[in-house]
Amino acid sequence: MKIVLASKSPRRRELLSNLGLDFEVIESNVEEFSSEKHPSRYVMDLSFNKAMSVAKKLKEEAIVIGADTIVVIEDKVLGKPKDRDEAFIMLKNLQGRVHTVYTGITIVRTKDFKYVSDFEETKVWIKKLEDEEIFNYIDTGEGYDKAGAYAIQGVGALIVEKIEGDYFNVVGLPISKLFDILKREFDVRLL
Ligand SMILES: Cc1cn([C@H]2C[C@H](O)[C@@H](COP(=O)(O)OP(=O)(O)OP(=O)(O)O)O2)c(=O)[nH]c1=O
Repeated sequence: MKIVLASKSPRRRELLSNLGLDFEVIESNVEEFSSEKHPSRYVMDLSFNKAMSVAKKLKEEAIVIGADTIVVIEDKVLGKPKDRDEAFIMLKNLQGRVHTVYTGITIVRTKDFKYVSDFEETKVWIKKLEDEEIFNYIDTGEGYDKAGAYAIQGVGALIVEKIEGDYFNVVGLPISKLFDILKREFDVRLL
């Protein structure tokens, strides 16, 4: 069965590639908007929009995977920072505290448009940081296209104290959950 990743995120590509999986990438280009207020429903909704928009364009039979990641701290949703100032505000807010990373995934089968949406949440504790450390971290540049303005898989590893839950969920794709859904709901086996 052909597998399509509806994502422009290089991290998601890499995570799937690491599984030795043969797949194609087709960007969705949907607007990232949802009226859902609850974080888990919000990320599932956006992952649905991404996966479904690509699934509708495909002629051949395929399984399409879409995902969306956000960072939530005390009911405040953090997406990707627009600029240096916003990155600073985000990291200043995250330092010395715990937050939750939500990733929603939706899998669509083009044959009958059967779909399943689910989500994973991981708690991340960021260390107490001096303002200078925050600015130096921002200057690495790696946080700009990441929810919450940090990348746990990069230099951001230095500012993370500990996590509780799936590491890969923080990077952008809860691959273990994805494996379970593909097997249980679509009879697609990665092992
Ligand atoms: C918190 C965190 C997020 N991220 C990334 C995962 C996501 O790619 C990104 C959040 O943006 P998303 O909107 O989830 O994804 P995207 O725009 O990069 O790609 P697409 O919509 O085409 O699938 O932040 C990290 O890489 N490391 C981290 O530690």
